[in-house]
Amino acid sequence: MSTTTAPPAAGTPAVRIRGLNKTFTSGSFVSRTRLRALRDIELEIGAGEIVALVGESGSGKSTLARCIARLEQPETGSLEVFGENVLATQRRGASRGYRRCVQMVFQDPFGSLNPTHRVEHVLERSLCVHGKAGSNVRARLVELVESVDLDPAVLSAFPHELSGGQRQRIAIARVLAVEPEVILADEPTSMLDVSVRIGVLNLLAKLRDEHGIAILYVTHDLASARYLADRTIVMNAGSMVEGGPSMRLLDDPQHPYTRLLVGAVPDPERTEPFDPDARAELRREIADWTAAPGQRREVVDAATAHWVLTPHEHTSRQENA
Ligand SMILES: Nc1ncnc2c1ncn2[C@@H]1O[C@H](COP(=O)(O)OP(=O)(O)OP(=O)(O)O)[C@@H](O)[C@H]1O
Repeated sequence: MSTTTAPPAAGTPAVRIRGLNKTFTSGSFVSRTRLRALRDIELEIGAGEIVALVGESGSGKSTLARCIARLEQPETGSLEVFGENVLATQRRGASRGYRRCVQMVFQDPFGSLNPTHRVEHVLERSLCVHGKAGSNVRARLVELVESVDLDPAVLSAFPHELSGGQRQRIAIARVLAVEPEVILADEPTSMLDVSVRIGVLNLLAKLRDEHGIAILYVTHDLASARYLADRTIVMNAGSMVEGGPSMRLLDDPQHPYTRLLVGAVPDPERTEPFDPDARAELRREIADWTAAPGQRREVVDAATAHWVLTPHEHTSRQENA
């Protein structure tokens, strides 16, 4: 990250989080409620790696992305970006260097672009704010739209003249204008037609492959996580319950919550529908696992670093069996 004085050592993860917790408090003084949105989060994202965060609505995915973007302040834990513990070194909020380095792509490509400005203005502003305009702004604008596979003619268009897919590409081009090293993509395709989603996913893969950008991909969609992400992490009720290489984890889910999510994905090869009784049984199992004391990450497969959060009781039962 450009805010640090010395370059990070080779192999330093782009993002490393340890023991991060976030609680929201709402209601009045007399009826205050507290919600633990993130519990003991541990996460690493390597440079040039895509990590998908999957889970049902309310599991804490966006809150985690927002904590990394420094839009939310966690109570405890450390957040290192390229080795710099930014919660300690930038206590009052993210520096300009941090905001350049870590960029967010939001779900809504309609709301994220100012409708009164042409695309060229939107992109040029990003370049100027972060001092990236250079001597030939026009050439840089053309390069940017071409890098997201759009025709330079879109530069003179207003956002409402573009399709949803084109707008999301412009939102990504705006992020690229500042040359980020980490992108937090919060459900970037969920508001797009199915037919254009794959193009945006391929674009994210291209950013990883060609620019070495680390990407946290937040999604409900297990199929897209499997398609795009090197690793997938499953979140339930604020906790990370399972993680590993996407294909392996989704082919061999261990935690009952992951099994529930995988079982709910429509599968043309599965002749039987997902049995409601089996689903209810999994929900009971999830409640048992979650309530049991002594949760710890158990390695499922050391070669692929597939792990599952397992209650101590469960591990001992298996070992004694
Ligand atoms: N600003 C806030 N104030 C109070 N509670 C909040 C706030 N932001 C999020 N929450 C709560 O924190 C929990 C996690 O929310 P979050 O948006 O991170 O989940 P999510 O997994 O991203 O869900 P979705 O997929 O629907 O976006 C939810 O119960 C949510 O209601």
